[in-house]
Amino acid sequence: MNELQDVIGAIRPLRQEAKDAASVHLDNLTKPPGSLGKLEDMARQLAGITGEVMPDMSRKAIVVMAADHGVCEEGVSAFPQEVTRQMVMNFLQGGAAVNVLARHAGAEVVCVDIGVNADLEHPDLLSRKVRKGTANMAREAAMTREEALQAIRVGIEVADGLAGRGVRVLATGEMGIGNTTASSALLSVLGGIAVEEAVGRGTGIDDARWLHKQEVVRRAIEVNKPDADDALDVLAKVGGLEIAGLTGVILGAAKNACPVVIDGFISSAAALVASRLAPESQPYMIASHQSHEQGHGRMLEAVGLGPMLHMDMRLGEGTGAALCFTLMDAAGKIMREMASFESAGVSRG
Ligand SMILES: O=C(O)c1ccc[n+]([C@@H]2O[C@H](COP(=O)([O-])O)[C@@H](O)[C@H]2O)c1
Ligand SMILES: Cc1cc2nc[nH]c2cc1C
Repeated sequence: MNELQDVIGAIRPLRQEAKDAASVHLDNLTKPPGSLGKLEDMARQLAGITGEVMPDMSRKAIVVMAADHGVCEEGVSAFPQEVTRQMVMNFLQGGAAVNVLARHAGAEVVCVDIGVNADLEHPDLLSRKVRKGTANMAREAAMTREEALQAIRVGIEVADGLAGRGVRVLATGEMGIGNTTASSALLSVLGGIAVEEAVGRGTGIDDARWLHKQEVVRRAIEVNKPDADDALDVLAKVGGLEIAGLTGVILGAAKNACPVVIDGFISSAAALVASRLAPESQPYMIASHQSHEQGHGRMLEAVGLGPMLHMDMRLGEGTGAALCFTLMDAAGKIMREMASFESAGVSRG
């Protein structure tokens, strides 16, 4: 626990003077004050995070954490478990949606095997397997507290490594058949939200399977009795290895004063855990979009975040975060390229 406490202790509050300087700059640009809405909010937040009014955001990475879920044996997903492994190979070949959207946004994709239930090898894969998938949380704890901590540590190390080689913005992405079940359980317990509101349709299950998935989540909570006041306990008992890894990525980003763009429902479950372990990490987060998954709105509310985009996407992988990167670049260009009232000779109101 000491190591995690050290990381949490190293997270600094945002720099108010840089935020104020960004506000002054924005209000001098040729537009009614505040009229660029969330682009202005983002520019201010980025200044507060980095301490610079016009930070260099050119190097960006999406960390895609992949893991399997024992709860799949309960029949909670529309797809078979082997899709996790197959999609990891797709990421590594550059053919998945996140690869396309990351290329579009000028970002790199870093793929991490933190718990896939298969032996995977590829020169570009970060092999950091904590265990081969979680146990079935409907019967027993998904993992031990020590395994959850180990997975968080993996995420912190990945964030440290990227920041160390000059990456300035991080984003979360994931792949794991069954992981909307774990994320829903986390939301229900940590957010105090009824199971029927927290559980959605994931990859696209029908009504009967959706009702069954709710029962599975209820059983997982009943069997494990997670302590809602102990986020690590909840994460270990009803979470997932990729969710724990992403919790570490978020805490690591905050420690390195890097903004971290949060993708969809599962990434937001990691953000919820991170915000409970370290409330000081929350100001470093940017919610890219609100996924179509039921419960994502409540999840973002529980973290205290508002989404940049509503695109009806529900893919995960980091796809929404990749789109948000393009808005971040747009905010940077506004700060750098817009004329001021003075330089353009435009009258103020
Ligand atoms: O990001 C989201 O909001 C999202 C919503 C629904 C599904 N997913 C993706 O679909 C997979 C989990 O769905 P499921 O039905 O197997 O739990 C996992 O690989 C996620 O990346 C992602
Ligand atoms: C094909 C497929 C791709 C995905 N990417 C993220 N989750 C996914 C789930 C499926 C089923």
